[in-house]
Amino acid sequence: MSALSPTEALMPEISAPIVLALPKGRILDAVAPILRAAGIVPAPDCLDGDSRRLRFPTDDPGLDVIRVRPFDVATFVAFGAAQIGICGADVLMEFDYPEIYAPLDLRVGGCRVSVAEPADLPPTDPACWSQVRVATKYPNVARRHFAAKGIHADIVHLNGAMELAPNLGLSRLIVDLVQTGGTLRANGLHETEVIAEISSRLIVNRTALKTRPEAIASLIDRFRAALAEGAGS
Ligand SMILES: Nc1ncnc2c1ncn2[C@@H]1O[C@H](COP(=O)(O)OP(=O)(O)OP(=O)(O)O)[C@@H](O)[C@H]1O
Ligand SMILES: O=P(O)(O)OC[C@H]1O[C@H](OP(=O)(O)OP(=O)(O)O)[C@H](O)[C@@H]1O
Repeated sequence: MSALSPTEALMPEISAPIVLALPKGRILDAVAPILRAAGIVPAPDCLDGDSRRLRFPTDDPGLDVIRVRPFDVATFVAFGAAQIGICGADVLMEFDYPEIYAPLDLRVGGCRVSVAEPADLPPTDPACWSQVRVATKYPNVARRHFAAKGIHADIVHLNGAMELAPNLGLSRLIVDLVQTGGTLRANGLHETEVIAEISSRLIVNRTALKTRPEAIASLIDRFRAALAEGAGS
């Protein structure tokens, strides 16, 4: 957590539009039908990957949308810059912000956070390890996972292409997202443990829930109704 605590962050005026933070990339595509079913209609270039705009009006003057990196959605919401957002449970696990409440599983973006290693490594018993080097985009998740087994994880923090690390001698293991397993197989790795099953969540800033209860509760209800109608599944 940085020096500025989310609870100290400036909350917008009550009359300002609610800001919904959406992750650009694959989740945005998966979430578009849910937004539609919830009656949220952002300006057309919001869903267009080529637009350089980051903040978009919607057909509701009380609701704007911002488009940010998937990993940053939780931070925008935790600090109250956005009051509501959508991100993967992997991101919530990594940051573990107490300011975030995650009321709805949107049932899209399904994958898992797993441990993987080179498929051709001779088997060893991790119970014998006191430490292990792990390349990951999820240092906190990885550290907690191995600490629970009494193993110190020596973290190599990467932002992508983790699958290269073991076979280039950067780490013994990786902790990364796996869906089909295709990326692991294509890089000579195999999955050894599933840390958590992942899907995308609707997230809300807890302070906003108290200061703007009607507006936030109504948005949550619209998402809930969209899911009940089968949107996204
Ligand atoms: N292979 C996958 N299958 C299903 N969901 C995935 C997969 N990879 C990632 N996700 C989900 O989608 C979210 C966003 O992942 P995505 O790959 O679009 O962005 P990113 O690589 O984290 O972002 P950036 O491009 O900014 O680094 C993840 O946090 C996770 O919840
Ligand atoms: O099991 P699979 O179906 O192969 O999916 C897993 C891959 O998907 C994600 O990468 P992504 O495609 O998002 O690329 P990035 O990490 O470069 O963003 C993840 O980091 C894995 O590399």
